[in-house]
Amino acid sequence: MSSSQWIGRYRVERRLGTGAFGVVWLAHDDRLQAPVAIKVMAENWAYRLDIRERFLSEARLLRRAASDGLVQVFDIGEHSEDRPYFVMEYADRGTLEDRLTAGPLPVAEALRLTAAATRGAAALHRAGAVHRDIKPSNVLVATAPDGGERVLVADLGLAKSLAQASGLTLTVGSAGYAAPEQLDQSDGIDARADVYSLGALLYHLLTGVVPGPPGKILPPDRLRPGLPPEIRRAVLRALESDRERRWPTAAAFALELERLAGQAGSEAGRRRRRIGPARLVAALTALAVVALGTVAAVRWQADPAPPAVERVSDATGRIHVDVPTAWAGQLAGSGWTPEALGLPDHHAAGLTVAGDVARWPDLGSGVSGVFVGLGADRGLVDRVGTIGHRACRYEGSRTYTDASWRGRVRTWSSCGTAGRSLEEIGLTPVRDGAPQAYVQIRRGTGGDDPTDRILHSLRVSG
Ligand SMILES: Nc1ncnc2c1ncn2[C@@H]1O[C@H](COP(=O)(O)OP(=O)(O)OP(=O)(O)O)[C@@H](O)[C@H]1O
Repeated sequence: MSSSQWIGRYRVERRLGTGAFGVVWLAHDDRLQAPVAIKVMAENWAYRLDIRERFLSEARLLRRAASDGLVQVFDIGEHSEDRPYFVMEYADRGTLEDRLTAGPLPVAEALRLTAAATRGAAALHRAGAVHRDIKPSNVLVATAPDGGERVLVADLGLAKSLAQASGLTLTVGSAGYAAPEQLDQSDGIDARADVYSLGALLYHLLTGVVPGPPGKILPPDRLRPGLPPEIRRAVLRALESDRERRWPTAAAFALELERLAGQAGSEAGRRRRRIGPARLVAALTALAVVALGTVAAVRWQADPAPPAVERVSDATGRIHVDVPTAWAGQLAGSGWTPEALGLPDHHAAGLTVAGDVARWPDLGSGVSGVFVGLGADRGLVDRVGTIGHRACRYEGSRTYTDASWRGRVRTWSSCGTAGRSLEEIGLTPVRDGAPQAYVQIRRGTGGDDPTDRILHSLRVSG
């Protein structure tokens, strides 16, 4: 579909995004003179009458439950080739997923946004429905008439759960967000599954990482030191594996969040302080270095004419990677702690190589180097994809593929020092059963870009 096309009486402007069931378009309602978002079901689903019906029942349900915290639905219809669509209000400020690319949020903001999403979920529950798929990309933000912002829950997992039940390969609820009872549907689910996902949302907004699997969740204050115990308790109660121990309803959780948001808001007024993602990475890398006990200062091959790269290995001999000789001053090779990314692994193979490893934890230090960490947990790449750096400028992402790895390189610049770049890379091995890898590269932006060569040289044995 091109921008000169129409869906019903709506003039299409551009694509806003693509989900599991179709494409969402930004369009214009010329009669009401207002922008709208239109979700059109993909062709490959439209022939399934049952899923099609669920797609439209989502629209009807949102209409029926109508609340300030839910995306408003204005119209439903059918486009060419019998493809159903529904017309919603346009959320002009993106999604909470967009907001997370910059890293964890200020506490008061995280509480306020989650409280508003929880109110939206509570309205659905009053209308007799469970959302089943609350996650940052399904929480939208729109400008309110007074210039403030409205938080809107969208995109229920109704059609998805039917597709999943009929054996299609869709999963409802994302890793870290789905309540345990959603994974084992024998007991049925109720509104408390959404309470779990809302707890996961708050955890993610506060720490910058998705919580670990149910029952193995690192307390949020470990990732965000200084988080008040009351907030930690509220988050962990929502994330209880046993739903009997969670907040009994979304409305009860919302009340507590609103109270905590009020407190945090007034405290923030007195003491403007933000724990940035830089600190998360500092903690992550500090753990890697401190866990070593000693940072081995190693000079490799003092050849008179050193090669442009040095091949370095970690202490277990599993990781081998080429790094530019100019960065290969010191090696800390005895591992890292994936727990710092909310993963269950306590210690895993890893190395940091840099001119001055002791200064590596400081993102603004201007030290060039490479960190490589392995993860036995399959969720490592997902976690790496959630890291953000609010103190830096996000420059975008690209895919990386070679014969051994598939991954995404996300780049930031200006982390306290001009002319520097920071790349966060999650790599999935092409070979089945091999561990995933997390690579961080920091370097100056001028001249040669060695990133692809470094990634290409990375080998993991065992
Ligand atoms: N009302 C809206 N206003 C603005 N943008 C929207 C709106 N609804 C959806 N979008 C954008 O379109 C994208 C796709 O939405 P959609 O609901 O189809 O899928 P999703 O939630 O991203 O993924 P999935 O359906 O696989 O869970 C969203 O991530 C969001 O960026």
